[in-house]
Amino acid sequence: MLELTDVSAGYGETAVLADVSLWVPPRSVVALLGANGAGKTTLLRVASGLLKPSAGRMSLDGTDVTGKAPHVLANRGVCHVPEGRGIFPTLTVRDNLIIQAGDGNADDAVERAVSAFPILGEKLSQLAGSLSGGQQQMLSLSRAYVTDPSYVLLDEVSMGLAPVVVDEIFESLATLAAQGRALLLVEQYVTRALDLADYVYLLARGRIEFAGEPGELDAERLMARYMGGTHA
Ligand SMILES: Nc1ncnc2c1ncn2[C@@H]1O[C@H](COP(=O)(O)OP(=O)(O)OP(=O)(O)O)[C@@H](O)[C@H]1O
Repeated sequence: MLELTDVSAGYGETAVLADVSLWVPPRSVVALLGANGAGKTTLLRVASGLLKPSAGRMSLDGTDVTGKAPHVLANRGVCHVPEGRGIFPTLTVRDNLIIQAGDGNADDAVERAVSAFPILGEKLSQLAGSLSGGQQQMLSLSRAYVTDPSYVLLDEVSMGLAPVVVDEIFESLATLAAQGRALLLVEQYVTRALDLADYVYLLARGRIEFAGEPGELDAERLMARYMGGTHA
């Protein structure tokens, strides 16, 4: 279980998250929804160790990991697929995959990524920046396949992509879930996220406003009130 308890966090004087408690059970899909600026990215940054909480605790499979550095959490099975892709555009696809693998085996990393996204196999020597937007997102998502994580934090991975590519991305999220990885999913495609999710949290102005199962939420009302997102 990835567990945040009474977490507050922000940037300097700016408080963003206030007393946020959230659970991601192993092998579950948890959707984290909320309007622009609600604090979703900030919460994922806390969960991956990129941002230290100003108050509260975080634990991973029963061990306190509050304030631990990103590489410590990564070694314990947390994989963050950040907003804006987090790839190196001036490096080749192969080199990006090798970097994603960290201390792991490079050939194995390439093999796993290519088996998840065959198109990347045809582009290994190309610069990542020369890929289409969808292919760049697949390269970014490869991180979740090459590192064998237990918990994958996904920040708007379908952002700005053509509908047919969004379908592919959601298929790959379903594959990750079927592999038994827990997903914490920040998504603008609310209905799709809810279709995949076991649990949903609604964040409003840095506080959890709703936590429960997707069936307990009225998606239309949710869209109207909080999202301004894409109903697809
Ligand atoms: N580096 C930063 N320094 C100062 N304030 C920040 C920083 N990053 C985000 N914020 C502020 O924190 C608040 C929450 O931002 P955050 O990106 O977590 O929200 P979000 O729910 O992910 O929104 P979006 O859907 O727009 O990405 C916003 O008011 C934002 O302006």
